[in-house]
Amino acid sequence: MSSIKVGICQMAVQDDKQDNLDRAEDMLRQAKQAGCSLAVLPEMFNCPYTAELFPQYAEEYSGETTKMLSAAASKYAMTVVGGSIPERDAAGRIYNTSFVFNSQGKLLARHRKAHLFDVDIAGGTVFQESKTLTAGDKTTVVSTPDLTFGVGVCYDIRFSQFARCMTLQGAKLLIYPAAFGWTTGPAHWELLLRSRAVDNQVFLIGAAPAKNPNAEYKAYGHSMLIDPWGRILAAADEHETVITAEMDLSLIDKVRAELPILKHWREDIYTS
Ligand SMILES: NC(=O)CC(=O)C(=O)O
Repeated sequence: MSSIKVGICQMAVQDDKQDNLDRAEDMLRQAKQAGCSLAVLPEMFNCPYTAELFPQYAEEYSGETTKMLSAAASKYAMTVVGGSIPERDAAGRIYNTSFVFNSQGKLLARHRKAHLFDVDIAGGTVFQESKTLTAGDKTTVVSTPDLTFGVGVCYDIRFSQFARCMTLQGAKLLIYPAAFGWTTGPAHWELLLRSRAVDNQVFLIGAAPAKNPNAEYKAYGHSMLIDPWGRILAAADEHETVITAEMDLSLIDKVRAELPILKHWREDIYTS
């Protein structure tokens, strides 16, 4: 299939976990109603984006959140990229994990955020994910009958080699559930999304939470779908919404034939 409709669920994440799950389910329903065959939720969609709170909301697989995601994927016959949640493993470590379900509700993959967001920006965001989280250690590329796509979580988008690696594994779409804030969001969000799409000549989704004025960490919103030429096909502002757009996958081959940067790639000289 060369055309696929995707939905990005920009939900306003609250403190109440059950409310978040209900809201996410409803937004997946809206994406299905709009004709989407793939839908994406934002980073940490079942809990506030606060490092100290991740242990309180963490779940082992399979838990209440992943059960909801699996049930929604099969009920709506859609591929669901379940944003991310705090995932606890058997040893008690917690990861920032994106669970991906196919349209039968079967778990296809889990991506554990590989680059933890530990930053201290003067006059702006201070965040230490490593206080409570452990980093994942691999890239994640998933195939459905219609599409091969890669999944990264938020800060992973700042690492161009990470996106290139997923592209070389065949990803035609890169999906980043994310939660940029109001320090780096206005400065870097659109720039990074469009750059990763253009330098890999792929479609790219950035799925963000809506801004919740009551939250301690205020998300920037502005979820987007970008095409391989760097054009914005759909964009939200900071409010809660489901945005949708059609991806014509044949555009990838066209752009790569006209401007063959992947063929011109000189790995032989990129040594440090
Ligand atoms: N929240 C993140 O992981 C990343 C982010 O906000 C940024 O890179 O800026």
